[in-house]
Amino acid sequence: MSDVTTIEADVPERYADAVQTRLRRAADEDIVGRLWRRDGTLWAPEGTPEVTNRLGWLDIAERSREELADYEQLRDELLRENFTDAIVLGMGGSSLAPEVFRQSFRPAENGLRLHVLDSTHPDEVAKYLDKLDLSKTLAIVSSKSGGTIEPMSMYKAFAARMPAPNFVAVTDPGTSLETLANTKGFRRVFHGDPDIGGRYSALSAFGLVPAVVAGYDVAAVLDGAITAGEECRSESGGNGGLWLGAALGELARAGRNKLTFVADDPLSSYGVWAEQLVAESTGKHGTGILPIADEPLLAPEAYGDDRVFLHVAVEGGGNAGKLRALKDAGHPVITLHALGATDLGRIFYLSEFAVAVAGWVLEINPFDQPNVQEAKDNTSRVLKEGSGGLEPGTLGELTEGLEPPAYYAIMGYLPYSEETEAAVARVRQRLIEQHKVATTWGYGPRFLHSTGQFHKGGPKTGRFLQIVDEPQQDLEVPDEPFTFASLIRAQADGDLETLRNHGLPAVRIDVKDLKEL
Ligand SMILES: O=P(O)(O)OC[C@H]1O[C@](O)(CO)[C@@H](O)[C@@H]1O
Repeated sequence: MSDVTTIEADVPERYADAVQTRLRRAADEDIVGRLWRRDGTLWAPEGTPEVTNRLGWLDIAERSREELADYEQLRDELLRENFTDAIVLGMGGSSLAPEVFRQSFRPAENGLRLHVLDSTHPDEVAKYLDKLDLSKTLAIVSSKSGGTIEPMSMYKAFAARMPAPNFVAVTDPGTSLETLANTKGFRRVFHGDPDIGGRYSALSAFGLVPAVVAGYDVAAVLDGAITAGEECRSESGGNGGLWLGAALGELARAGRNKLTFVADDPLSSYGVWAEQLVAESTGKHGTGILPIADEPLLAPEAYGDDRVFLHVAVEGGGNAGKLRALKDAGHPVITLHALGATDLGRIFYLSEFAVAVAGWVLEINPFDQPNVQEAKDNTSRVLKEGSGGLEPGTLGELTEGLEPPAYYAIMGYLPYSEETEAAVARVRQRLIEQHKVATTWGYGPRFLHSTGQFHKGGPKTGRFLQIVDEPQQDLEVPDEPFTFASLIRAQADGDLETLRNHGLPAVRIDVKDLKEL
């Protein structure tokens, strides 16, 4: 499955011509050669930070192969000691690939049950503290920078209940998390590659330590990524990553900038990982590609002309008929054929390469995230000083004159619940049917590390609905002046303020009012 026939393109002629012109330009400007030579001027002037030192992902799969035995040693040791569960405590690039592995692979007999916690909602944190047998649980504290408030808060809650040998850290060399791990006596520290940014770290220790501990077939995942890497060295035909990046970039330039994922089982969670890759990489300086994950899939006439559909197709997946109708109606549909969970390495790699190429097409640096810091700063300020009372706003502000290319973002600072999922799916379907707009849905604070960058840095076309609740319980964050309930509320307040500071319509409702929408 390594050749480009694994990607099928149904792109109307007017766009296909632009893609061909772009590919010719890529050949003339030696884009593939320069990418592999790590020439940062593809994206930004020489010397710009976060460019040339963000390209370690190009060959990380080969290097990760060398580390597998070490990760396996940890897994075997834990199994011998009768550990049963492992939980990743991390955000964004430090948690989303493990979450996709977890949802895509079947639980393995020779591994621990894997869980991923990427929330500061006290009910969500308490759920894992209560349901796991903590004496037999490994906590994988994952943070590239080692200083992100969410994983460090989660760590403190778990550390108050579990001994140090039940922890390992995954972090870049020399971070404060590494120092903490050594001081406290964590079982192990695994290093990430400092030349890889968070959202490109899936095939490094951040994605792989949890996957190996869970007993998944990581060697096959890496083989797929290595094959995709070979394909992406091709300077002419047959380079799927180059083609995909050129196509997504040109479609976005032509107004088709809502990249709608339709991923068949068992890869249906692909979108939660790809969302961060696409949104944080491209959503900046007023441009970008908005990833749309887990939206109800409707008939062609429901959609505006701002869509492109990316179908991750697994044989026997049930979406083919609906996608055929979309193609026939003239929507661009790109099909990425996949074999199943072990094919994730190839799919991750092609996606990463494509987004790097799309960055060149869109003339932005895909490796920085200039607007993420604002929401973090506002959160810190609210934690220290309070928010001074925020007006909720009125729902009419969000739907007035709502039509493409606008999009409607729903952001829930809530614990996961089937009921909320169903209610949000209903609201999304209605918005698409009534207004033809693209809709996104994300849990806070997870989406702050993903679509949050696009919200503030991308085109100013978003309408934002924030949903909050009163947690059923609160939970201390040991050694901190804030609790989990005050932290998540400060994150919600900080984000609402940041959106409004950008002049964007942002309204808050309580989860109880979701039924009324
Ligand atoms: O791994 P860290 O350093 O905790 O960061 C988590 C996430 O936060 C960001 O830095 C900003 O959202 C992401 O790029 C990253 O994946």
